[in-house]
Amino acid sequence: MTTETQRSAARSSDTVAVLGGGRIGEALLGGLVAAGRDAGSLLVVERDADRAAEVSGRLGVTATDVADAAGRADVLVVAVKPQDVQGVLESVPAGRERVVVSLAAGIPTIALERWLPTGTPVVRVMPNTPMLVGRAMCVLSAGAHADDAAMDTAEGLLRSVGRTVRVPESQQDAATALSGSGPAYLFLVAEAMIEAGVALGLPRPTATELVTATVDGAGGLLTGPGNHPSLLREAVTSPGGTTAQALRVLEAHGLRAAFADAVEACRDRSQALGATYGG
Ligand SMILES: NC(=O)C1=CN([C@@H]2O[C@H](COP(=O)(O)OP(=O)(O)OC[C@H]3O[C@@H](n4cnc5c(N)ncnc54)[C@H](O)[C@@H]3O)[C@@H](O)[C@H]2O)C=CC1
Ligand SMILES: O=C(O)[C@@H]1CCC=N1
Repeated sequence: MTTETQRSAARSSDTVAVLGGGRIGEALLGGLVAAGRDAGSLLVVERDADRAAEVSGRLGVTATDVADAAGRADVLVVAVKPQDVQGVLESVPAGRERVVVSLAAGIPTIALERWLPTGTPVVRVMPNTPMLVGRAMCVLSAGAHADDAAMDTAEGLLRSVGRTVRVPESQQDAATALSGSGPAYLFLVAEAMIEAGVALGLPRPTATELVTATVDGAGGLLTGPGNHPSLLREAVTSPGGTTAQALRVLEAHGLRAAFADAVEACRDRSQALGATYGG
């Protein structure tokens, strides 16, 4: 067995507990099950009993409480809303070596470490909702006690549900503004295009199908090897043709400036949220 295979084998035998069985928590657990991980090694801690039963019934994972999860898990994933994180982490008992992977927006590792037993390796992650279809972009940053092995563990998990990138924690707010919140910008663009098609007289189902297929196809081109958005846009834009007219109008309406301002506002909000936790 190669070293890499040994490392992967060790990771897939880890017991993983997800604290919070909401949208992101279930998406991660579902992705892990779909990637072939034994559901018996997956735990969910969800305070809403009906929701806990729903997630465990759907995925075959075990619903339990924080104390039990913390006692059994090699990896604890935090997937509750930011305002619920402190309460959950302060109930994690000391005494077991485990990596904590936080998916909570805006909460800096320095705060997570303060709420956890001293010395706990913490990895802060900004995921996004395409995790629901196994196509997440997860941006990872190491806390003060997270070594390469802890980062490998977190990355190994998250690769089951999409792509991963490591950045210094100082770049997390900017990353949130691009990939964390980014799906919402694209959904807004899709919505606007559908409404524009309806205004031109297309039946709504037709407009919706045309736009969703176009967004999906364009995404496939964009993630292809060696492709760049400028080149792809040029390839659609015939001299004197139709696309050039549409692009001229979008530029005249300040599309690029709108995106620059929006991304900056999002980054600022993420920074402000972090500052409330001492980041
Ligand atoms: N939705 C998104 O696009 C993104 C969300 N995130 C982060 O992911 C985290 C989860 O977000 P969602 O899944 O959208 O929220 P959600 O509200 O769908 O899920 C949170 C779940 O945690 C449960 N919960 C709350 N307190 C609990 C406790 N003390 N013990 C056990 N369970 C508890 C709730 O009952 C709920 O089911 C948040 O911190 C958010 O910042 C990060 C990036 C993107
Ligand atoms: O809007 C939010 O606060 C969260 C974080 C990134 C995406 N959704």
